[in-house]
This record gives sequence, C-alpha cells and structure tokens, in this order.
Amino acid sequence: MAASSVFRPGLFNHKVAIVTGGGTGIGKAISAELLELGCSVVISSRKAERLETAAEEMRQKIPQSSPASVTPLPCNIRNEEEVKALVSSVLKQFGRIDFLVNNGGGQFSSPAELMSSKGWKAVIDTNLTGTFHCCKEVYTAWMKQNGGVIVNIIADMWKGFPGMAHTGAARAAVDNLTKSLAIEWAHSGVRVNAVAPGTIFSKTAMQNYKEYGPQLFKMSVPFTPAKRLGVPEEISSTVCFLLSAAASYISGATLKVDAGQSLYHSMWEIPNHSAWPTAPEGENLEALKELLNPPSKL
Ligand SMILES: CCCCCCC/C=C/C(=O)SCCNC(=O)CCNC(=O)[C@H](O)C(C)(C)COP(=O)(O)OP(=O)(O)OC[C@H]1O[C@@H](n2cnc3c(N)ncnc32)[C@H](O)[C@@H]1OP(=O)(O)O
Ligand SMILES: NC(=O)C1=CN([C@@H]2O[C@H](COP(=O)(O)OP(=O)(O)OC[C@H]3O[C@@H](n4cnc5c(N)ncnc54)[C@H](OP(=O)(O)O)[C@@H]3O)[C@@H](O)[C@H]2O)C=CC1
Repeated sequence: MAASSVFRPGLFNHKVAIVTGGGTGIGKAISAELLELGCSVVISSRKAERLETAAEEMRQKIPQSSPASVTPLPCNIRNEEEVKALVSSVLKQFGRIDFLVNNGGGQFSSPAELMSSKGWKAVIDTNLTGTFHCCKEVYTAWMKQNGGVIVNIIADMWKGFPGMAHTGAARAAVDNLTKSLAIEWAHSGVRVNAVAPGTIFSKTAMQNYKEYGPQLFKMSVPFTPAKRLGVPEEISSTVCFLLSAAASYISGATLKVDAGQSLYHSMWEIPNHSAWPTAPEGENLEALKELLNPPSKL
C-alpha cells in the first residue's frame, strides 16, 4: 500500500473500529486511513452491495504483513435493533471495539415550509437518533467497561442554512450530544469528540445534489479562505488524530475542518433554496476537480 497517512505505520495495529457510512466518500477515506494504520475496520451502511464493493477495493490495498482487516456489515442506524445486532456481531467477531466513527448521515434540501413530517423525521432519525443509537450501544456493550474513543461527523450550520433546517437542527443537536456524552462517559475512559467538515468533494455527496450540480458546491469556494473545496482525506486525518493517543486530553470538542470557511459571516448569506443554482447543461462532476488541490483520490 502506498503510504499516504501522515501518522506512523502500525499506530492502530490490533485496534477495532466501526465506521458508519464507511463505504463511500468521507467514511471510505476514514476507513482506508485506519486500515493503512493497522486497524480492523467494520464498514457499515444500508446498501450491502455498495459496502461489499468498497470492502473488496480496500482489501486489495492491505499488505499481507498487516493485522488490518475490513468487514462490511449492513445496518440502518435509524433502527435500534439493527444497531444492537451490528455491535453484537462485531464483538463476536473481534472481541473488542476501540473506536466508533459516526459518519453515516445526510439529508435532502428543501424549504422548511415544504418539509413533510415524514421527511423531517427521516433526517432527524438518521443524523441525531442514529448517532445516539450507535453511541449508546457501543458504550453499554463495550466501552463502559473498557474505554474507547467516539468521533461524530457533523456539519457546521451554526449560523443557519436555508434549505437545510432539518439537518442543521440535527447536527447542532449532535454537537451538544457530543459534549454531554463526553462528560457522562469520562469516568469509563471514553473520549467523545466531533468533526465539522467544510465543503468536501466526494462523488456521492455531489450525486446527492445532482439537480444543482457542481454549482452548489462551487458556491462555497469564495467564502473559503483557501479558495478550494476540501477532500475526504483531510477529514480522515483529523479523525485519526482524534482517535489516537495524541488527542488523549481532548474530549467534548468539535473541530471545524473547513479551512476557515465558518469565519466568514457572509458564507451564510447564501440564497434561499428557491434561488439555488441548477446544474448547467453539459457540466459534470469533473468540472469540480479544478477546484481541488490536492486532488481527491475518491
Ligand atoms: C454553499 C455550500 C453548499 C454545500 C451543501 C452541501 C453540504 C452538505 C453535504 C453533505 O451532507 S454530503 C452528504 C450527502 N449524502 C446524503 O445526504 C445522503 C442522502 N440520503 C439520506 O441520507 C437519506 O436518503 C435521507 C435523506 C435521510 C432520506 O431518508 P430515506 O432513505 O428514508 O428516504 P425516503 O424513504 O426516500 O424518504 C422519506 C421521506 O423524506 C422526504 N424526502 C426524501 N427525499 C426528499 C427530497 N429529495 N425532497 C423532498 N423530500 C424528500 C419525503 O417526505 C419522504 O417521504 P415520502 O415522500 O417517500 O412519503
Ligand atoms: N461532503 C460534505 O461537504 C459534507 C459532508 N458532511 C457529512 O459527512 C458525512 C459523510 O458525507 P459524504 O461522505 O460527503 O457523503 P456520502 O453520501 O458519501 O455519505 C453518507 C453515508 O451515510 C450512509 N447512510 C445514510 N443513511 C444511513 C442510515 N440510515 N444508516 C446507515 N448509514 C447511512 C450512506 O450509505 P447508505 O446509503 O448505504 O446507507 C453513505 O455511506 C455525512 O454525515 C455528511 O452529511 C458534513 C459536512 C459537509
């Protein structure tokens, strides 16, 4: 495997991690870096086939000498019983869970007045309740007795974000959940932190907003001091730092990994949802690559 992590090889040898949403985008980059550092990684999300494909791709890159392994296990984090089954299956197979990365999540965009109760619930259940399910189950089944580290991936919408009322509320709630759990579980040797990415290029994220196309993501570039989008690897290295002993005195924190985007008040003067740009004919995701430096491998 070509070394790309800045951390030392073997840093996470014999550790075990669950990464939700670990088969795509940011979650896939987190899983790949953990594997590179020797961790056994369970990647989990709803779509079994996509997980299998991602796992096979990652498996090819694990050197024979490494204790690392990648295991795809489907689970809808909205369903508490499925989360219980996931955690129980990981403990049965590996006998421990050192790290939990709550990355699985997402939303659709919509003006608040057009959001149905079902749509609101789907987003809250995924991003807030799903994260709670995973934290609670991993804690009670393993970390309470043995310690561990949890990282929640959220989104910085603190100043409000038109078209994103449901997810903005859910992510702010997870920011607060992170702090409460950091206090409640400190006595068990559990650290709980969050990472708030800026605008990060990933194919799946882009596809999710395909009606707006690259224009939507481009919208954030003028408001980012670095004048570029982020790449998933820039989130994964932060997550690996927080999981490592280098962060042993960090708990209850939210790290903004956004190249200073959130410092711009005007970032949030983004247009109302009805005025969001639509994808111009002929433009595709490749057009965004010019805005990446370094380029994303994903
Ligand atoms: C200026 C900077 C701009 C940058 C913006 C981007 C920043 C953010 C980036 C990211 O977060 S990238 C992550 C991208 N990935 C995702 O978002 C994943 C997407 N999908 C999901 O997580 C889930 O599908 C969901 C959105 C939580 C929906 O859950 P579910 O799978 O249960 O969906 P459904 O059963 O289909 O729908 C349930 C319910 O939800 C409503 N709804 C769903 N989609 C839409 C939509 N596109 N528009 C309006 N409403 C929607 C709807 O009420 C559904 O009920 P029914 O209509 O089926 O009765
Ligand atoms: N890209 C960006 O600019 C930003 C992203 N984020 C957040 O980072 C995280 C990763 O995003 P990104 O990689 O860009 O986008 P992706 O769409 O690639 O990642 C979302 C992942 O979540 C999984 N997921 C969604 N719903 C569920 C569920 N109910 N149960 C289990 N897994 C689920 C999806 O898999 P499946 O469909 O198989 O379930 C998918 O793997 C998300 O929480 C996102 O909102 C935050 C800020 C900015």
